[in-house]
Amino acid sequence: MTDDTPTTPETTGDDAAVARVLAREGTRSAGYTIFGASGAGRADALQNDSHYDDFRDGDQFDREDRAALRRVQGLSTELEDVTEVEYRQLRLENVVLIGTYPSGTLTDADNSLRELASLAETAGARVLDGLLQQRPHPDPSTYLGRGKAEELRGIVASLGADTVIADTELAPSQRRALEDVVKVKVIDRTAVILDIFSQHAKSREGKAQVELAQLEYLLPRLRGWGESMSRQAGGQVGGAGAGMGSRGPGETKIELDRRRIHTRMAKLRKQIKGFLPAREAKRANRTRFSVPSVAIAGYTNAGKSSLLNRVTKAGVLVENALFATLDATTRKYETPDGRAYTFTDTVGFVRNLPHQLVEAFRSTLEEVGDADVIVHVVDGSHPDPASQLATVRDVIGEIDARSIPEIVVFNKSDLVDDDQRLVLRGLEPTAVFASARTGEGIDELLARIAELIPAPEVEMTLLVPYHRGEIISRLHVGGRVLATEYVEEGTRVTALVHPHSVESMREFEVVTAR
Ligand SMILES: Nc1nc2c(ncn2[C@@H]2O[C@H](COP(=O)(O)OP(=O)(O)OP(=O)(O)O)[C@@H](O)[C@H]2O)c(=O)[nH]1
Ligand SMILES: [Mg+2]
Repeated sequence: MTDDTPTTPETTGDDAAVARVLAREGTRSAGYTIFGASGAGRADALQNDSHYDDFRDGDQFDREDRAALRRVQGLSTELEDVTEVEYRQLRLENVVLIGTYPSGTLTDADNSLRELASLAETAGARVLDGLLQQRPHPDPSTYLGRGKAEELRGIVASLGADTVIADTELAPSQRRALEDVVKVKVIDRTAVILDIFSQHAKSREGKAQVELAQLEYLLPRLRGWGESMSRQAGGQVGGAGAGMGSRGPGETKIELDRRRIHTRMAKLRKQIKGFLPAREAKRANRTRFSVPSVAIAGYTNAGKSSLLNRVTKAGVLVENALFATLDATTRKYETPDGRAYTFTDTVGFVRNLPHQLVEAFRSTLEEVGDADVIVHVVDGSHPDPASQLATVRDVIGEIDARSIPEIVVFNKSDLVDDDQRLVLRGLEPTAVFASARTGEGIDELLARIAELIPAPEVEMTLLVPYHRGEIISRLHVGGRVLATEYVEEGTRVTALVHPHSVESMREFEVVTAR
């Protein structure tokens, strides 16, 4: 369903190109354009994926599913209009990005806008241009200053863009005011991230969480949404709201929608609570079996899934897109000396994560918070790895996981030159340089993991009745079996057991030596 035909601005004809260049003239002094007029430079924050095909083994077909439209389920048709129009329209649109920055922070704003471009592309939009305005604070009423907003309108018109995305979370009133000036739809970074999450969520829990986050975001914006909606829905405005003293077109509908949204949100919250016991049981199970766990955490697009695939052939979807992974995938693996552990791929982090989505991250965060070792993957080829490190560490700190041993991996080292290596070394002297693509550093990473995961070290001799075969399996998986003997009462085993599962094995312990 996706229109993949690469249409660059040049194809829109010479007139448009001229108009565009002229329109741009004015912005030079005022603003700062990131993406080249040719379209060639746009959002090349994402690199080409083509050599990576050998790591795909079927999950890539998800992608087509994702590109298809996704409905918010269980809502009335009316309401589907509201949410769908807004979120669906985001895709396949021609967008112009805007941002503001206080003086001295241009590089940061530049990186952030590039990231927004990647986000927009991931959501399915085509980025035509990006503009930054320097000002101490965003304008409280129109985000960009009034004059710049007017200029933006000219740029948008000359490019034929239909959407503007602001690199921030706009107040509902700001969004409306700016929309009134530029005359095309205005959305913000939060809406884009929510859109990506709603396209990518796969598990039932993930879907419910993302839908809840969307509705939370939507609720205070409903009035404005209604307005742009009626424009898009093609002329519900007018007729109904004509009478004097009437509440205006769409207003009643909005009230109705508001109530429906509340009801739906309550239902979703209940549903999400319902997932908790299953998740906890899974966790308890893992602790009981004492299999040490390693969580791969890191900024989005750092190459977490690629690393998991490289190590375990897990076949997790790898995509040159942000938030390709939204559900944790766990695979078993073994240290070189044969100790089993689990390897879990998690959702990537991003700066300015919409607060509505923090809940949606919770299960992934638990995964990280419970781990015995955190493999913190950083894209070594990224222009600002330090801030990626900091963003992820903040989150790790928030979930009290700072005491968990962490191995920092600078991935994509195939793209990192010697100078950059020195810089990275300076940031993190003990980091492992690795490449999921070439395999560099993978053995070193695995050796580090083996050093850090807790070893089974308590020697116990147990007598396990024959009908309790699962205990023997547990010893094989989580511990190290040294000797086995079959006697009349059951299996007599001598094994090394993890310190934290000694208690659960007590009942089988052979206390007195025979
Ligand atoms: N050159 C190079 N590219 C890599 C390497 N590892 C991953 N990539 C590319 O980086 C992109 C992101 O990889 P993923 O494994 O999907 O990243 P992720 O961290 O799981 O991303 P999300 O799940 O979206 O948060 C893909 O285009 C990969 O092909 C590497 O070692 N070298
Ligand atoms: Mg991933």
